[in-house]
Amino acid sequence: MKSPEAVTCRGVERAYHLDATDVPALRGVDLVLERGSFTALVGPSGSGKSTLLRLLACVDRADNGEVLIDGTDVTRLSRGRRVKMRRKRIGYMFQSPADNLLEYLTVRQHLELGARLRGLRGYKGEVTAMLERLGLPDRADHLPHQLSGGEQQRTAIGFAAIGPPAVLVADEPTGQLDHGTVDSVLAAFAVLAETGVAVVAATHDPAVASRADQVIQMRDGQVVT
Ligand SMILES: Nc1ncnc2c1ncn2[C@@H]1O[C@H](COP(=O)(O)OP(=O)(O)OP(=O)(O)O)[C@@H](O)[C@H]1O
Repeated sequence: MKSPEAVTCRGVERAYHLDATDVPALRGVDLVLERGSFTALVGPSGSGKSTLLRLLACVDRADNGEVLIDGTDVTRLSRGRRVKMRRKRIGYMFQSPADNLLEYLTVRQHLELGARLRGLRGYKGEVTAMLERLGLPDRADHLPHQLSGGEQQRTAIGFAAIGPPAVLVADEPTGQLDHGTVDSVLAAFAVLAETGVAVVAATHDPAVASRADQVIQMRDGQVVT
């Protein structure tokens, strides 16, 4: 049986090396993301949120400490195995809808591509179920430019979360949306979390934090709550 933790960080440190100086971005971060939970990562600009998300997404590696995803310490994996972990077990979405979607693929084609990249076979049922979950069946055959910003981000959530991955990592996912559409994106995160995915979103938006099961506050590269 799977443990309740999708992600565990212990003593995670990461510094950026600029010329002769080190900029410490993470200074001993401990946290747990449980399966089926939605976590908001908050804190002032420069507190280390994006750096932490990049480690969770396996696009960067910690200098020290452990980052366990599905029980595997990804800091000890070779580059090739980290890439595999990223493809199979991690979903990632950016702030800007334009960075998450391909302009020539419909909503359904995005979900099918996501399923193929994850190595799913016979994914038709899964794609239909994801369209339903995200409230997008009527938009299935539309291209990104025919969608609202909220619909575009929900498509991005579907692309990142079909499979499903262990963790869905989102950096300021509502940063470019107007208030009216933020709610539909937050509802989509909640629905996905119910399917067992650990969702984590860095945010400056109080509306996002208010809908989260867990709020992790960062300051100066450390977790303060
Ligand atoms: N590529 C880089 N090279 C050097 N320093 C960096 C780099 N990326 C981030 N930093 C520094 O690391 C620290 C943490 O930055 P990070 O981007 O993780 O913060 P953040 O909380 O995500 O900020 P924001 O809310 O503005 O996105 C900051 O001091 C930042 O200046």
